[in-house]
Amino acid sequence: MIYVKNLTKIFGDHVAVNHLNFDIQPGDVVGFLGPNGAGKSTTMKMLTGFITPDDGEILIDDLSIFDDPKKIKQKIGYLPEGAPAYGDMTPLQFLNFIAAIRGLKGDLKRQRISHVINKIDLQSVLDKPIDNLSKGFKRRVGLAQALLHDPQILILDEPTDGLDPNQKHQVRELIQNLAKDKIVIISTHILEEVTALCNRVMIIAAGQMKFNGTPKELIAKSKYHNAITLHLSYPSDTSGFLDVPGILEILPDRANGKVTLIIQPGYDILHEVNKHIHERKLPVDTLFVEQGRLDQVFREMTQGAEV
Ligand SMILES: Nc1ncnc2c1ncn2[C@@H]1O[C@H](COP(=O)(O)OP(=O)(O)OP(=O)(O)O)[C@@H](O)[C@H]1O
Repeated sequence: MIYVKNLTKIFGDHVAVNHLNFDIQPGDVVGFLGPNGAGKSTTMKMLTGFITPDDGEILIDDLSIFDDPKKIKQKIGYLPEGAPAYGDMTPLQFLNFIAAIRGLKGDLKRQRISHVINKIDLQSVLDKPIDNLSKGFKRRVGLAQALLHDPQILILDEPTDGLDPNQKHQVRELIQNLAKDKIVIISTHILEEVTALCNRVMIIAAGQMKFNGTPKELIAKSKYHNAITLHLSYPSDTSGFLDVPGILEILPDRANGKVTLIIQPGYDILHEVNKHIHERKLPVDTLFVEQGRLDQVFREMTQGAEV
């Protein structure tokens, strides 16, 4: 379990991470979201012992990052932003080097190296210098080293950044197929990745926690949650919908011939909407109820917090 209290990091006079509090249980796959500069990478670097907090506490399985950094590092696999260091090494040399640092030896070392090479599909680039690899392959080498010692906790800073769509899919599958008792923390700018992979979401902006809950709870905060979107076969006057109790707003999307009805929370008015469509003979050819829009709820939670 990860327990974080009042975690703070200050660079000069800039508070990059501002009194964050959260805990993460085994089995949690956490999507860590926030705009550029929100403090995600800084938080991840503190969790991995890469940089030291200025204030606060981090406990991992009851070990303190201040008192037991070495034991904590053994529990964690970390994929930092960007490309792996030691670009003059080949992926095979790099994985051997990391395996030795991680204390892997003999058969176990060979097995683990071969396992991650297969899992991450690195066979075709094993003998090329990392510096000469494409961005996607550099990312994959980074991911391979994070998985090498089969850690209980994986901290992945934008794991799918720079990967092509097939590789993105493969990395997501890999994360989904990890042992169910591991902790995985993924920072990402791809909101769909959160609904596809995570059972928890944390959103930070300007170093502060804005949301900590399930993807379902997050999407329920969208003003589009339970909104009804209609497609009209030709333009028509839809202003009469405002007479239906529970409809707060009508948002036309003229380019696509769609109209979205924003519903007051707690109202269930699909029946009333259908009735209104028939009474007014509106040319509606499709109608669906929206779950919510993550991009809109993310914008609302983070806007005004730019650094
Ligand atoms: N070593 C450093 N020295 C000074 N300022 C830093 C340092 N590292 C990060 N910062 C600043 O701290 C803030 C948080 O940066 P951080 O990299 O954690 O954001 P992020 O949420 O990961 O952003 P992105 O999505 O762009 O990767 C930024 O304003 C950044 O410029």
